[in-house]
Amino acid sequence: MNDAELREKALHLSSFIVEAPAGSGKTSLLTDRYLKLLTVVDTPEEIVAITFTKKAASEMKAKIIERIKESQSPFAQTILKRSKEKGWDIEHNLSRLKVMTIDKFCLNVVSQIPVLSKMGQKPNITDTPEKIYEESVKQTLQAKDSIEDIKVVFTHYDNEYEKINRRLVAMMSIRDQWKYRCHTLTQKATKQIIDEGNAYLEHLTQTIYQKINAVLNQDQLNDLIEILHYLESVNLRKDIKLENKRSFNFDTEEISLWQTIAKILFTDKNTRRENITVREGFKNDDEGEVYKNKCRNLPNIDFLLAIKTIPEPINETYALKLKSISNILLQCEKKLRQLFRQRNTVDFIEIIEIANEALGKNDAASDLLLSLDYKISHLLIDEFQDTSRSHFNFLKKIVDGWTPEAQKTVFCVGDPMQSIYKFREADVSIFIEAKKNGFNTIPLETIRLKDNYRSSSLIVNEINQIFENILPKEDSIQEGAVSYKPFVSAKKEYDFNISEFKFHALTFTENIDIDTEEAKYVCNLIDTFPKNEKIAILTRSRSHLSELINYIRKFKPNFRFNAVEIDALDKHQSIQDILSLSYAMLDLSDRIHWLAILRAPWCGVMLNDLALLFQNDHNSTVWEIIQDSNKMNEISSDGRKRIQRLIDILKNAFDNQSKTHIRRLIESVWMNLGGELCLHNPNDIVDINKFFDILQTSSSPISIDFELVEHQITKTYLSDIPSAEERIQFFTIHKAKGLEFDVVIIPSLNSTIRASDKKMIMSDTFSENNSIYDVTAFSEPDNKSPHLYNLIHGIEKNREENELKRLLYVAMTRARVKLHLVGSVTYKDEIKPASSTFLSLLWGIYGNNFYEQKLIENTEIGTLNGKIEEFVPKLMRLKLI
Ligand SMILES: Nc1ncnc2c1ncn2[C@@H]1O[C@H](COP(=O)(O)OP(=O)(O)OP(=O)(O)O)[C@@H](O)[C@H]1O
Repeated sequence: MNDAELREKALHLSSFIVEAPAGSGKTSLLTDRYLKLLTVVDTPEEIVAITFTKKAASEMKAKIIERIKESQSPFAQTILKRSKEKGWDIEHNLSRLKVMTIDKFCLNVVSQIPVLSKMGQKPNITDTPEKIYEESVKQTLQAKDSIEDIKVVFTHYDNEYEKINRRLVAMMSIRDQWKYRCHTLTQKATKQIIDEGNAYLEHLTQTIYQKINAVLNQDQLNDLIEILHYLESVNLRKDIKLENKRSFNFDTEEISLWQTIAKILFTDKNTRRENITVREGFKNDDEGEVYKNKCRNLPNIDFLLAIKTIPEPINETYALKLKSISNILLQCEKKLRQLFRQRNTVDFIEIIEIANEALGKNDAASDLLLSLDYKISHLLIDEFQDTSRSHFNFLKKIVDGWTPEAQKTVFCVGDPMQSIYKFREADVSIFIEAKKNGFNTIPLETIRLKDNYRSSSLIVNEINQIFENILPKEDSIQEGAVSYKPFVSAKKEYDFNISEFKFHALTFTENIDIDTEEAKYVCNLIDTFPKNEKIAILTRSRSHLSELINYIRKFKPNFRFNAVEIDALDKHQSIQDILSLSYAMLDLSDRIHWLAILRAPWCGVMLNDLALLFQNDHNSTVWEIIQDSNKMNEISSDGRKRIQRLIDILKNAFDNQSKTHIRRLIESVWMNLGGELCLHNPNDIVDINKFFDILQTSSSPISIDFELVEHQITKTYLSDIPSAEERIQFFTIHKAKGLEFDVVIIPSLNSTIRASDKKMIMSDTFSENNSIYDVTAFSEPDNKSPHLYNLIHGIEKNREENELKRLLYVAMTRARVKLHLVGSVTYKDEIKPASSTFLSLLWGIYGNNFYEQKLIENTEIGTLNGKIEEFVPKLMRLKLI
């Protein structure tokens, strides 16, 4: 079947999983399916569509309504007729369209089953729960309940309180990863932990041994044995004890011998050793040369490096420590739940947790679901590749008891090649698993699409060529690897003259500010595109974009741009001003913040007046001074009017202080002062409201926890709603998911991201004899010998590397007509990319380009008139009426 026929088939009333590449119209397919279902259900609420973001949900709802109102659209007439017959009034009742994020859906379920969920009323969801995490850890460490386990943890981590505290707090944000594992661990017999841990090591070792046997023939194995006998005989290294060994046994006892072989053949940097010397145990004579040559002649056996990471077998001490650490983590988690309940606030992990528990309590979860306000018959899930295990479990419970015969359907849509949310627990193997095993009791028929309607054929071809090289050849659940499936351009209208694909290789001499130079280069590149083309600049992290944005702000003031969720709220001057207002209203003696509010645009007192009022009086409060008529007579009449207006508004607020919640009080003062009129951009009100919400959740009716507010505003990002008018848009790749642009530029290819802090524990799963085992390891204070933790960490890093490839795929597939990649390196003895960067992935294809280019020494800084330090922002103040 071709794609058009498959899309038609996907509208049939049965369950499907659609696997389709970027730009293949998954969103429109989902909308079509939703519309089709509306023609058969009794109530619109029977259909629940899960989207990945709130934005996607609102766009899909708008699309559905638009399509219903289009009289020509295929299902419109039937739906409108049905809506009339059944009294849905669908056109005016958007809330009946159950299109929402998974978090919202969980919250809906939880709030409808309050008794089971133990949450009395609809809880507040917080995006910034860090302070509550900190509190839970602090209370756990101060409590006496688990003193013995606390001692074990402190002894293990050399009593470094700060470090332990920080790691425990960090673990709270990923507790869905470990909670059940830790619970099981504390219940398990010590012997079982030891046995499973060692079975895991055995399993990994055997995998390496199998590879050795597949690559080395008997002669080469014999050569290795001979080399070892030679090294034992000359006795320059002490770690070889062969005892007449004539062949390899490939067992656990042999691990240390293979580790020695790896040390001989590879350097500490894990490259194959070219210069074999006495240090490796070889004499500098003819005989030694023979054995050195035998080493050099061995084929590529890089996989042997993995043996270096196999640690000593797990013992009882290890297992007991693991239990203690698990117990402390569970205690923190328990405390956290108590705090959430006390504050009627939850984070997103808690919501799904409560929902899963509530549904799990009832053997027949479907009975419970029947008691919900609405009965669900059709579940549609977008971006299914980024579903987490806990979300999947929850959704499986929702469809519990469904049978295909009951005309209830599940429809999953996604692209495993775009799975990029591992850090939020997305697990791409769920997609692979669902294709094979279905969705709980519902079998899913796979539909695979391949047409791309977004990008020009030039771009599609380039992407195919690159990713066939970069992405793995085979899927591997264990390695978090997704193989590449090429797509086909269905877009014919862009010919090769309009469309562009270019890799820009920039090689700089040393001592050049490479970030500034690259920013300059990108600005010049932007200037080459026609003014009607919309440009998106995409990078891995916010910090990579900030460099470029700062450069544009300083040197290219004529560029109009949007930067989506790049800066935090604390960077917004209007928010800083409201913060000052809040401090000032709660503390009349807080001189700094009082002066700040007098200078804020909604008050706007000039510096001369401030100097006259305050420079000679350091004892009275600002509030006292501005009410002193003698002092006030000294300043300009403009200043007097402005301050009098402020006094009137504040006095009125202070009179009402006891009757109004503090958030409302400050908000109304800000509004009365004309705060909204002073915003540069009317869209800023969205962020101002975010700030007031933070103020509300961080305050009691009469006081504010300013430490919490200041923390939250550094963690909450400015929305900077993408405005269609701005030609240039900046996004992190994660935020650009699902979007498309005429021109895409991906700069900073060689920029690294900050390595995340070590997790306190990490786990891996492995299967043997049809059983699945979990193995958990705790981080070690030292990094010397091979540890189980390092081993799991290495496997995890490999999965992250696979995800990095997919992230690049997401970025490149956003382009419609033009795609430009920009990478910069410094020439220092040699040219090479930083590890774990986009450039390192592309090096095999484009590495040579960096040598072919002329070295860039320095370029003139463009359009700046004067130095950055001399830049003074314009004073903005409300006009007095
Ligand atoms: N059946 C179709 N025929 C022609 N164009 C289509 C069709 N479906 C979608 N499109 C267009 O193709 C482009 C990509 O569609 P859409 O964003 O839905 O793809 P997607 O599969 O969700 O992509 P991604 O996974 O990359 O976000 C859009 O411009 C859309 O208007």
